[in-house]
Amino acid sequence: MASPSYEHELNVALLAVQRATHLTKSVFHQNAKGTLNKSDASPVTIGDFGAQALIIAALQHNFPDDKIVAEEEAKDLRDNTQLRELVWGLVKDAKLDDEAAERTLGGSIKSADSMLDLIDKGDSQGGSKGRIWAIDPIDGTKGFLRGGQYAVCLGLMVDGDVKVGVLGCPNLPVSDSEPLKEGIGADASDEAGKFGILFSAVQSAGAQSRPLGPGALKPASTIAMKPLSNISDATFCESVEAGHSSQGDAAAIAKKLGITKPSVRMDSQAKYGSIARGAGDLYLRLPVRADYVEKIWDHAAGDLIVREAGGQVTDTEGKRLDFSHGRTLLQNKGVIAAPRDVHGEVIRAVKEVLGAKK
Ligand SMILES: Nc1ncnc2c1ncn2[C@@H]1O[C@H](COP(=O)(O)O)[C@@H](OP(=O)(O)O)[C@H]1O
Ligand SMILES: [Mg+2]
Ligand SMILES: [Mg+2]
Ligand SMILES: [Mg+2]
Repeated sequence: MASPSYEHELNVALLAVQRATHLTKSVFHQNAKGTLNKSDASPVTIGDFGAQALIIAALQHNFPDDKIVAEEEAKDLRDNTQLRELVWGLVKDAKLDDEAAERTLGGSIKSADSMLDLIDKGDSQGGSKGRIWAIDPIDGTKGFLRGGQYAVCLGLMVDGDVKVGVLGCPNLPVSDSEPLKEGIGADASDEAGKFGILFSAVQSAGAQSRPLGPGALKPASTIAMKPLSNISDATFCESVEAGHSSQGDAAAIAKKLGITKPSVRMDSQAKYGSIARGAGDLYLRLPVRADYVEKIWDHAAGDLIVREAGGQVTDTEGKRLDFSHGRTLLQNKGVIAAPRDVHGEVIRAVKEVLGAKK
């Protein structure tokens, strides 16, 4: 049997992410973002809840038997009527400016109660069998609140392998050739008619980008990592949040590789999209705490997009990210993404620097 093309899955994923970015952008431009602190002290906003509801509604309409692993849960909204009404106010009006696209997504959500139930459909425990979608409705929530980069992220895994990945990055420049900028304050969405960028990949079919838009999908172009003949010429990106990735270890690794350019700090999986389109070269995510386990929704889409653009993505020991162990990357520590032919060299430097600390 021919391997599936995932054409319908990709189309639904692209439209669902595009619709969700309209909701997040509307929250981004309002002062009251309905921010709550979760039990791990990380923030969540009405944008995160709303985007998750919209994406799950589209997945349920098209693929009712698929499982979903999503970051957020509806409990805080069930307990807080005012917050629920704020989110519902956004969700009920969120739609793409194109009838065919809205039909594909199944149209609007019917009521506030069904919105809560949809949010809670993202509670699958994941695993190594069957079709499982991973959703991060807003990745880089801290960046989103700061006016920096963020991404709406959706990936489809089949038997633990990522087959389709989509990243909506409303605050990245539309042009693939624009150089990397620090994440803070970058806001392409304020330019008239610009909505940011939508990255996507299907396994064995390459990676693409297209401008985010208000309705039907815009035409896409193929993206590829930038050829890098000398590793010392590399630009690397890392988290803005020092609590998410060790900036000291990254600087030591860069020094070992002879890299002299300063790092570009940006929030979210916009880092994966940026190196996949050749706007930067390396992405280093170095554990700050031994006990932190990465979440699958923080990496599924970006991992595939970088690999399909000619890169390699592993953990700090050189192991591929393994999405088959539930909601977290239980078998991995940190992330190192680089063009395929220099990845080994980067891993050697990572091992030397991290090994010397033990
Ligand atoms: N101690 C830690 N180490 C690594 N990642 C962490 C972390 N604490 C939180 N995160 C994750 O870092 C993500 C943001 O990544 P980045 O630093 O690249 O912007 C967060 O996603 P959310 O913003 O979706 O919660 C969160 O899941
Ligand atoms: Mg979060
Ligand atoms: Mg995240
Ligand atoms: Mg998130």
